[in-house]
Amino acid sequence: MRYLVTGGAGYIGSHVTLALLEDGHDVTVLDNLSTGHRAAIPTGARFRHVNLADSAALDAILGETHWDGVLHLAALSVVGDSMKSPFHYIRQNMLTSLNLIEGCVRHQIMRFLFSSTAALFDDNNTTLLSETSPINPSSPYGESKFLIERSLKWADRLHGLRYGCLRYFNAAGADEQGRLGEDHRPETHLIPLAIDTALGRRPLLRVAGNDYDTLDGTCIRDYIHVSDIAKAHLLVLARLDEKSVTYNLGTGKGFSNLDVIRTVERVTGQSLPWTWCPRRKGDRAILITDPSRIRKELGWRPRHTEIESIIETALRWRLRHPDGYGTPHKDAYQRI
Ligand SMILES: NC(=O)c1ccc[n+]([C@@H]2O[C@H](COP(=O)([O-])OP(=O)(O)OC[C@H]3O[C@@H](n4cnc5c(N)ncnc54)[C@H](O)[C@@H]3O)[C@@H](O)[C@H]2O)c1
Ligand SMILES: O=c1ccn([C@@H]2O[C@H](COP(=O)(O)OP(=O)(O)O[C@H]3O[C@H](CO)[C@H](O)[C@H](O)[C@H]3O)[C@@H](O)[C@H]2O)c(=O)[nH]1
Repeated sequence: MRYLVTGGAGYIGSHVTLALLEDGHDVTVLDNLSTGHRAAIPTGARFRHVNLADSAALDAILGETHWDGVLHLAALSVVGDSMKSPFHYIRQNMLTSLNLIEGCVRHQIMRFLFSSTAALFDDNNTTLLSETSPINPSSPYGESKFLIERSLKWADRLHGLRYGCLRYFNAAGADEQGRLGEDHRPETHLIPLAIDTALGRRPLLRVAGNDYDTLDGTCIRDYIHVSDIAKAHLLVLARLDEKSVTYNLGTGKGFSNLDVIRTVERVTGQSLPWTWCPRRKGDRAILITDPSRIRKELGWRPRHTEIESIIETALRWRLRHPDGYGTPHKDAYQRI
């Protein structure tokens, strides 16, 4: 099959691109390299440097040949940033996604896989989150993803576009063979920051909030290995001919921020200097999925079910690529 992957130069998109190539597909990456890296695009994929906000340029690509489907990962995706620039986030994520959805309908590209998020669920949930749990985003980022999910529903109902919404929980880890990894600049995610701190590349990790209603007072997240996320894309693509689907993607296990710190210390064999800082706006206290729908319907099972093995893959990549995909970036410091 011939697929377009938006955001294929990014962290998750590059792993998805690799999984598609390994499954024998023809892949073209669309990316503006705003947060992604040219070097992250796996060998064998084609690359088009394009901003999805440029509807004319995007339309020309969508119309230039037959595409079997689109996997849409490009987005602004930092929860905390979206609390600072809410309208920019909503506008940008909606505009780019609507350009793409409309273009797909216009050019009859009827398979559409969308990277959604756990960040759209309601905060008052005490149970594991299922696909039918109440939605009430706590950040403009989560809101933008929910609005895109709704737009896809209309594209299906009115135009027959088949979509898959994959609500990733917290993506983590790196390709097991060390070909790809996580390199956000600046990095905002807990696991890579904790690893770099343990390796002595950062002076201190700041843990945001100690007064959440959790056992140790810190936020709890469900970390899912990035290659397990990528594999799920292949299964969902095969399902889209039957109907549109929405799945949560996580392991079903939650780890607090302090659990993550302790695990990074164990895996690296180094103690990790850390301190408290205030809560980060827009953070949910607990995000853990009930992964049973995708298990039952598609037989998807994560290979990495333990946080140790997820962190080990991230550490291996970091040790092999201390500067990620290039030279150190001047803004490569902790932001919160
Ligand atoms: N990382 C996570 O834990 C997580 C969790 C849930 C959902 N998601 C979603 O998964 C997707 C990928 O996340 P990621 O962590 O790999 O982010 P990332 O920043 O590493 O990748 C995003 C990619 O999209 C590209 N991009 C951004 N805006 C673009 C535009 N206007 N035109 C063309 N390309 C553009 C960037 O250059 C980058 O390569 C996002 O949609 C994000 O919301 C991520
Ligand atoms: O230096 C840091 C960085 C993070 N954290 C904390 O670590 C937890 C996880 O934060 P991340 O930034 O690693 O991940 P998020 O849960 O904020 O967000 C990620 O997962 C979400 C889904 O759960 C979204 O989709 C989003 O795009 C993706 O970045 C949060 O409590 C955060 O406050 C710290 O304490 N200190």
